[in-house]
Amino acid sequence: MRIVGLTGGIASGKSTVSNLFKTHGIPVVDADLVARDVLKKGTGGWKKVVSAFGEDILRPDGEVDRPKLGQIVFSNPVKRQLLNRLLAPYISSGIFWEMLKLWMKGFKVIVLDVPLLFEAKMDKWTKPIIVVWVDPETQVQRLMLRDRTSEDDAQNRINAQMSLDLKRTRADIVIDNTGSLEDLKEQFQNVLFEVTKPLTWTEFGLSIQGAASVLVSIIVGVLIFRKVYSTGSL
Ligand SMILES: CC(C)(COP(=O)(O)OP(=O)(O)OC[C@H]1O[C@@H](n2cnc3c(N)ncnc32)[C@H](O)[C@@H]1O)[C@@H](O)C(=O)NCCC(=O)NCCS
Ligand SMILES: Nc1ncnc2c1ncn2[C@@H]1O[C@H](COP(=O)(O)OP(=O)(O)OP(=O)(O)O)[C@@H](O)[C@H]1O
Repeated sequence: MRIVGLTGGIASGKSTVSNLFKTHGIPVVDADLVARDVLKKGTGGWKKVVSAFGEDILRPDGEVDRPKLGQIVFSNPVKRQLLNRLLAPYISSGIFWEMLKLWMKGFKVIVLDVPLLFEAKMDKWTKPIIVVWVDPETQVQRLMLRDRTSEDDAQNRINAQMSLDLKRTRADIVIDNTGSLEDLKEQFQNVLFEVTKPLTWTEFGLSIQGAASVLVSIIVGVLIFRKVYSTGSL
């Protein structure tokens, strides 16, 4: 199985690129969705976070008040690291289960959309790594527009992540999403071509089809060995 890493900065356009993958039949594991699940009321992640940050971060219905927790952690690196540390094991295992389900369904190429792919050192699981880059001014503008936040708040969120310029140096493929959606779709055609190239032997070995081939080869090998052995001993 080929596990493609998709990352970038906040509001650089990862979800927009993810949607293009999905419309071309390539499934995407979205780390933001997994992170939402592991913070739902009553889960292990929720309990850890409530005991570390206090009940003040809860809404009246007991769910975490996400904008409130966001305000706390995006303006305080120590608290952000604490939240990351508490949730990281739940997020990693959530991503693992999502990948396993796709593996069992027989998908040969899947995409992991993980904003903190490098920061969380998940990049070692993925190849190729795609970084969706955007110029700094466009990034702030798109973030403010999408989340209806102030410039200060948007800048705090951007500063909470590794810089996009550093991320692009660690990419196998860079998508420059500073232009229009049409520009993005045009670049995406080349990306799709790269990502859907035939699997390498290692990637094939990691797919369910590869595992099935190994199993069948072992069974055939054992049957031949037994046949030869029983014929030889007659
Ligand atoms: C702080 C929280 C509650 C704010 O929730 P909110 O709904 O406002 O934002 P949302 O989850 O949609 O995230 C939006 C974007 O913020 C960025 N972001 C989220 N968490 C972090 C973080 N810990 N550090 C840096 N950037 C982050 C990502 O680019 C993400 O795509 C939430 O982001 C959270 O639980 N973060 C910790 C979990 C995490 O690390 N998520 C990223 C998945 S790898
Ligand atoms: N090429 C583009 N032209 C104009 N707007 C765009 C373009 N690409 C993305 N956008 C818009 O910019 C915003 C951010 O894009 P998107 O949500 O895909 O980013 P993201 O990287 O997934 O963000 P996050 O890290 O918060 O999950 C969205 O409102 C999206 O519609």
